Amino acid sequence: MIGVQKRYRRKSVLKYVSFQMNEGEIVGLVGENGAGKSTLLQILATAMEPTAGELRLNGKRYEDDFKQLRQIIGYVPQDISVWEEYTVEENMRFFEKLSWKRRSPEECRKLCLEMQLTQWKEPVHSLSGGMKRKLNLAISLLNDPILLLLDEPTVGIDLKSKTEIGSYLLDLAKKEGKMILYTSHDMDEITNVCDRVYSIGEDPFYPSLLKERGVHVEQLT
Ligand SMILES: Nc1ncnc2c1ncn2[C@@H]1O[C@H](COP(=O)(O)OP(=O)(O)OP(=O)(O)O)[C@@H](O)[C@H]1O
Repeated sequence: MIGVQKRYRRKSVLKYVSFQMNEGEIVGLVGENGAGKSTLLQILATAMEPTAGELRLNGKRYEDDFKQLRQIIGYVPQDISVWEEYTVEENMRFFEKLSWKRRSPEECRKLCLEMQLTQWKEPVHSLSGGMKRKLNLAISLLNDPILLLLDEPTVGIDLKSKTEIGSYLLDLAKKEGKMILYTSHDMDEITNVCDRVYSIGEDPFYPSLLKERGVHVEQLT
C-alpha cells in the first residue's frame, strides 16, 4: 500500500500509510485505542474504500480488481460473527457455500481440527469465547486466502487457546506462505508470533515497550 489516507468526515485517521508485506510473514499492527488499526484492516479487506492512496495485492490494483482480490483475502473482524444457534459443522458448511472455493465436509472439519476446535457437532452458543474465535478463524480460511487479516483474534481468551492460535498462525505463514497482518494489545503474543511490527498512532507506549524487548517496530502515519 502506498500513501493510503482515510478521513471520516473531517477526522483524518490514516494520514499517509505506506508499507509492504512478503509471503510467509506475520506482521503485527499495534497502537492505542482509536489509532486506526481496524480502519486499516477494513481497507485492506476491501470492506472500506480509502480516501486516497493505492493498494496492490498479487500485482493487482484494488481499484481495478477488488472483486477478484476479495477471493484471496481472509478477514476476521473484531466481533465474532457466526450463527450461535447452529453447530460448528453447520456454520462451516454454511460459510463454505458462500466461499469462492469448494471444500468437502472433511476439509471443513480438518480446518477446525488443525486449531484444536474439536466440538464439530456442538451448537456454537455452548462453546467458549476462545472456541468461537477459532471457528471465526477457520471460516476465514475456507477460501484459502493468501492474505489473512486478523483484528484482535485472541482478545479475551485463555493462554492455552492463545498459544494454540499463535502456533497455528506460525504454521500457516511458515509452511503455507500466507501473509498475516494482525492486531493485538497483548505484547507477549506480538513478541512471540510476529516477524516484525508496525505501530500506528502517536502514542509511543507500544513501540517503546516492544523495542525494549528487541522487537523491530516501524512507525506508520
Ligand atoms: N464509521 C466511522 N465513522 C466515523 N468515525 C469512525 C468510524 N469508524 C472508526 N471511526 C473513528 O476512527 C478512529 C479509528 O478507529 P479504529 O476502529 O480504526 O481504531 P482502532 O485502532 O482499531 O481502535 P481499537 O484498538 O479500539 O479497536 C476512531 O477515532 C473512531 O472513532
